[in-house]
Amino acid sequence: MKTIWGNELAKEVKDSIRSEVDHIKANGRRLPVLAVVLVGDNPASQSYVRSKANACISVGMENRTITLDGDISQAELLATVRALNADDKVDGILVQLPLPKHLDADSVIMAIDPSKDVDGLHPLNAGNLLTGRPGFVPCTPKGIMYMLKSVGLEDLAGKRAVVCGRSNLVGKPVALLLQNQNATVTIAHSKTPDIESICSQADVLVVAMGRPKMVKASWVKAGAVVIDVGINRMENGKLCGDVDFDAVKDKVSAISPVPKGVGPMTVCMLLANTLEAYRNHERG
Ligand SMILES: Nc1nc2c(c(=O)[nH]1)N[C@@H](CN(C=O)c1ccc(C(=O)N[C@@H](CCC(=O)O)C(=O)O)cc1)CN2
Repeated sequence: MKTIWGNELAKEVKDSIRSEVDHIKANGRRLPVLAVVLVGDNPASQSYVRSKANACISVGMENRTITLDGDISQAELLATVRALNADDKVDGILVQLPLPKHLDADSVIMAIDPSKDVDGLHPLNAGNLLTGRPGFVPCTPKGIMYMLKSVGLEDLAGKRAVVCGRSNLVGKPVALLLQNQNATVTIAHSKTPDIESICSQADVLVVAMGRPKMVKASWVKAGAVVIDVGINRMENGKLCGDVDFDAVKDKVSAISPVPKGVGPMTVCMLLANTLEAYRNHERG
């Protein structure tokens, strides 16, 4: 069994981004800028936003973190996004999710200029992915495809892929990306009957259900490649995925761990998307 270490792959991606940013700097050009909007004081979101800021610094990009009170109005949040849209120096905009319950995330995402939507969540970018056009691909799915490539899985013709989860952030876009690589894809979710037997037929299994250690050995096909997107905090304070790593590790050919699996890939793909937005803006 091979462990797919996202932290090591992320370092590889960041090294290549850093050398491009170094080159930009050496030519005296303006640097790529990522703006991250954090609403409220959710500790997990605060920590993810901090890692995004640190990741920007580590590759030489500029970061602007805009922290807003948890009781901000929808109109104030939309005004913040519109000001970032209008700011020529900002290449990428990301609104950290989830938002407090009184806010409508959909209309906030819709307000982001699609050319700055480095999260790939605006309907224009989602539609581009659906129809096979260029655009921003959401960071976690993009990272998952990089992880699969790292274990030799690029053309997935003849492979059966099962995605557990149907969110706009992970499940739906990763299913499209797998299909674009010729996999035969099934999307399963919390209301799918017999989900265990569907998962057990997968050559590639991507799990994003938010259910700690849900996937046991009987859920996986021998030799499958398993990507665990879940990040769950256990009572002892440690993190675990949606897959029971110890129970399945001897049955699969490769598996991503939690932590140090998909999470770090999400952050480095955000940097990759920001650099892409910067290049597009510079091209005009
Ligand atoms: N606007 C967005 N919001 C959210 C996204 C997103 O892609 N865009 N994804 C998640 C959270 N997320 C990034 O925002 C994220 C989650 C996890 C990690 C990570 O590196 N996790 C570490 C463990 C960290 C810990 O100790 O708690 C790991 O898995 O090794 C990075 C980013 C929801 N919101």
